[in-house]
Amino acid sequence: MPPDSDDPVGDPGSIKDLILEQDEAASLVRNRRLLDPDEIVDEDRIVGRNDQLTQITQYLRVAINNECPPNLFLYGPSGTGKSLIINAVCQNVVDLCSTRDIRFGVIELNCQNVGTLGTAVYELVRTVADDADVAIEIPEHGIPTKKKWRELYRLIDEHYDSVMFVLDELDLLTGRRDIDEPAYSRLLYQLTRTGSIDDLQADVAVTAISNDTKMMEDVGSRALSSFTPEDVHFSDYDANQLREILGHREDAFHDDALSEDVIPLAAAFAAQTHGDARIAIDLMRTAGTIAERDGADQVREEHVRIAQDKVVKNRVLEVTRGISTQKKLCLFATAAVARETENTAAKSTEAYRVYQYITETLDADQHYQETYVNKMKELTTYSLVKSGRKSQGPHSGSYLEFTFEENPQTIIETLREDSRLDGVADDELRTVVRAQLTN
Ligand SMILES: Nc1ncnc2c1ncn2[C@@H]1O[C@H](COP(=O)(O)OP(=O)(O)OP(=O)(O)O)[C@@H](O)[C@H]1O
Repeated sequence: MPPDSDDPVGDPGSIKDLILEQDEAASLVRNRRLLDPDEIVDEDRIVGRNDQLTQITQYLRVAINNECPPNLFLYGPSGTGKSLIINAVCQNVVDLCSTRDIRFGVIELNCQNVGTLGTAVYELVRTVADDADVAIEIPEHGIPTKKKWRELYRLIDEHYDSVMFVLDELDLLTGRRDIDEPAYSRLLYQLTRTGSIDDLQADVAVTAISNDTKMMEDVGSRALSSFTPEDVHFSDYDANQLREILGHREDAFHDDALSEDVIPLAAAFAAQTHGDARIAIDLMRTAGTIAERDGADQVREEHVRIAQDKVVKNRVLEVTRGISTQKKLCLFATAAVARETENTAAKSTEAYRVYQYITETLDADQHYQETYVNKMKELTTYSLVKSGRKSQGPHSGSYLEFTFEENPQTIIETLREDSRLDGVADDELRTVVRAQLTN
């Protein structure tokens, strides 16, 4: 931009110059797609999951000899490579099968926002029809689910010898509340009993994927007897594995654009909290954006630290935006106690007393301790805080404790963006908490 121009818009070249100048300055990142945590990367960038890769290829390999693979249950926390690994293996099996004239299909469904069983079956119909590039012969709405199943079987039989259904986030397909058995259990039952259905000739296998290790406990006995999967466990990544994953995306940046401490630090931050590859990649991406915005010639440790703070704040904001005021107050009180302890843990009795102080100060509704505990337990689903019972010693029973997985100070700062909490002064809050802890 011309430095002496008062009105950049008045000069036709100036905004273009500004854009080009900024583009030149922002030249640390070479391939932004590699820093998108949802990008499906090539298999030479998949590292640190050899055991799971070997196990899954062993199970699926039989498909290339036109045999039906077993059902699988892939479970473990978010961002540990479940979807990535199964997709990579399935893609290779499909490719090998097609060179042998075996019609092996992989039908994927993410169950997150699907809702009911009827919708899930229709989505499967839609995916099969897309994959086979044919038209669907039934309407989406206004017909019984039975007819959707029939259409699914028709399409499968016409286009495949065998099919693997990959049902991601399956535990989220809970279905209608008035039906006791969850929709995912009914879906599993129906898909895995297809071997005994007369009007379906193709072989069918199912891979269920879930973050919830207890999901199988809620699968009904009918589905359990027909599903019986091979389990594959995905644990959190440690810092070394995350370092390896990030190292295989280093070329997202130009040569020499990353200082050498960036990857180890981003890996260490992500390993400390969740062991989630998505978080580690996002951290590296955000650090790059911050460095570019600062006009730095390299991404450095300080950019990762700022990024870490920002990533955590965004996550907390995302969670806290959608929760009720009462839940915010419970979380605020508990975080205020945890920030004064060495292990970022708060005893529920102490945190409840601080909750009482906060609600009194703000003249807000005050619930009983049991309700406070229930609200905190509900909040444990967001991976900000965990609950657990601790023993007081051999003769003193146990107590409930909430441990924070993110820095409690960051949670407090983020919650304070809600102006309703302005009435609680921070120094007074700290004094009240310390008095509780001394008691
Ligand atoms: N072993 C790995 N090597 C390279 N990248 C990985 C690896 N594991 C995960 N990632 C990256 O992290 C992203 C998230 O992984 P993925 O979707 O497989 O996690 P997930 O376990 O299925 O999590 P969720 O339960 O949240 O769906 C992937 O898109 C990929 O970019």
